[in-house]
Amino acid sequence: MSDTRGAAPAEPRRPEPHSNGKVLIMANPTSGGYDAPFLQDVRQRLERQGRSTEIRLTQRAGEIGETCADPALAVQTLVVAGGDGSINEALTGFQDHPAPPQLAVIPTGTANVLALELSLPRTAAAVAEMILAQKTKPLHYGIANGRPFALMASAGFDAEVVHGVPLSLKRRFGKLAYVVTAIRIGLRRKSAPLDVTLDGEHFSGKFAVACNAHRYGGPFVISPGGATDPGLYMLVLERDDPWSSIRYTMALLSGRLHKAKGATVRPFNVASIKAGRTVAAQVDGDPFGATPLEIQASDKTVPILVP
Ligand SMILES: Nc1ncnc2c1ncn2[C@@H]1O[C@H](COP(=O)(O)OP(=O)(O)OP(=O)(O)O)[C@@H](O)[C@H]1O
Repeated sequence: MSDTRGAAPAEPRRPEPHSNGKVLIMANPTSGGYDAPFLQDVRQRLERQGRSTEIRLTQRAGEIGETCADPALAVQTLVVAGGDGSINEALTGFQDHPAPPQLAVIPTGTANVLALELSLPRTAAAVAEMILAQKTKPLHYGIANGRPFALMASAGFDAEVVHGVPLSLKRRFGKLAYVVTAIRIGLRRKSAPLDVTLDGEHFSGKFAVACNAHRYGGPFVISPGGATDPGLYMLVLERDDPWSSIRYTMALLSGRLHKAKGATVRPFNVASIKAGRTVAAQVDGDPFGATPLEIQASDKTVPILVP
């Protein structure tokens, strides 16, 4: 796959972020792989190198976003210890921060797709080393109905599964909970045709996903553009009947979904996903209302620490 997208939009001028060396680790203790001793290990390693480090556990959803939006947040590095939903919260908050700090991620979620995308480290020593080394890349992101997404925004079957998966099942069985819910919903659902508009050109299908990252649902590549590349791609699947869904799932698992019959992948600047009736939507693996979706790339980026 070749990357045919245009150059990044110009960054608006913003105040300089803090260079005070402070590290704030915002941890979601309800995320799938939360590990308190691991975080303490990272904190001790950073403090031994003179980096003042605080670990703050969230009490509820929304707290990471509120902290990241607070103009009084005066840290050099904001570390999200959580999954893709928690990272999404940080991006959402950073949109309103005049000088957002660097973002770092300790992947303790269920799927951790952004961590796979960026090959983020998994040991405490390597995480601390990454934070100390200060190597960043610009994390580009998309905006769907005003909400940022680092991975994808979609409408159709996958969003119905994201809306339908019980939290208790997800906590107990992790990714398997999505498979069980997909089978349960897939057997009784009635799909709706989607009208997908990409820079004025119309496509019809049953499932559409706007991709900011290469990967989807795990290590499976569906788009030519990565999260640290500018621009977005849309994947549209023509059908979503049970047989086609099995065929597309097999293609996804073998990394050939973009080449499957009835699959279209296109770069775009501005897109909309509409339907004759409301169709469930999701961003970065969390429920996000329903269609219509208006989607475009953000003109901002967030510096994200990479190994
Ligand atoms: N203390 C908390 N209690 C309940 N929900 C929380 C709390 N802190 C964060 N959340 C919310 O939980 C949602 C899911 O969390 P997160 O993404 O960290 O983990 P996950 O669901 O295990 O992983 P993934 O998103 O990779 O599937 C996030 O959207 C976040 O808003």
